[in-house]
Amino acid sequence: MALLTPEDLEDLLNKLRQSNETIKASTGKGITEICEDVYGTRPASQKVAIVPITAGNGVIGNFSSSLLAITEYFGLEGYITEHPDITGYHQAVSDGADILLMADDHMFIAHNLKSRKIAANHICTGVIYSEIASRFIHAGSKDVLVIGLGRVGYAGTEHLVKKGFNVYAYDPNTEFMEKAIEELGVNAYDSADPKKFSMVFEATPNANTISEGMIAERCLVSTPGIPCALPPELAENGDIDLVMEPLVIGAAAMLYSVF
Ligand SMILES: NC(=O)C1=CN([C@@H]2O[C@H](COP(=O)(O)OP(=O)(O)OC[C@H]3O[C@@H](n4cnc5c(N)ncnc54)[C@H](O)[C@@H]3O)[C@@H](O)[C@H]2O)C=CC1
Ligand SMILES: NCCC[C@@H](N)C(=O)NCCCC[C@H](N)C(=O)O
Repeated sequence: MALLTPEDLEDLLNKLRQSNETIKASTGKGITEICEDVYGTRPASQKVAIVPITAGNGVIGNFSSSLLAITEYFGLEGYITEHPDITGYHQAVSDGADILLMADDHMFIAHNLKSRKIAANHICTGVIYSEIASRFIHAGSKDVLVIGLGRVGYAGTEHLVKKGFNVYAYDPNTEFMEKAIEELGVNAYDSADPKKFSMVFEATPNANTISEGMIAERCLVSTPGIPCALPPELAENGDIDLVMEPLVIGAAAMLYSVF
């Protein structure tokens, strides 16, 4: 799995504010309202402890401080434990923290110690970014193009299918394609088909995975994927709304899912 870099997390809250303006213009609601709609919850001054984890590739310089900024942005009381790993976990529980945020190289979780709810970042990211794509106010149909059926993409596809959208999906991994067709009933995206999409959810670790032939003139591309799925020549096109940022929207969905 592609890991975040400190560079990915630079200027985080400005990237979020830009994305949120696009989300409001494209869907009619901001990220907090959409999280409330999806999870039926609201913040209630929960105390959030962020526990740095040294396993694997170790601590990412500004990952914990980014999570602290996110918790505070959404009106919560957050802090980073003095020590990482088990010592930090022990401190957080002893301090009476309501929610723990911690990540190793494979899983990033939010765990509400009071309600016992737990959330995984890849699931919540898939759900919230596909939800955003599906709310495009200028969409002319319920057709959604999904690019990438990995951990994030499959979770988002499952969410879209449950909500009754017509999903057309593409992933070069034939096993993932067969699984999505058999288990979720998605349509295989056919590049030879002239159909163009006004709602696109992309979740791949590759750049420029979206080509002009896939998208309608006026469309919303909602992608947590790093790097950017849109080629620069398309991204400059004023009629394409792009929602893309490296951490905040997915982390917000995790918090709302465990309130
Ligand atoms: N912004 C955020 O908050 C988050 C971002 N991410 C990012 O989302 C991306 C996806 O993450 P995961 O689902 O965990 O990765 P993954 O490795 O589980 O899945 C990626 C999928 O994309 C497919 N793929 C690669 N190139 C493709 C192409 N050209 N067209 C269609 N499919 C293609 C692969 O076959 C694979 O199935 C990564 O870049 C990851 O860093 C992940 C979690 C949160
Ligand atoms: N965008 C959210 C998905 C993040 C994920 N792709 C990742 O980089 N995970 C590694 C996080 C490692 C954190 C580190 N253990 C720390 O605690 O600083």
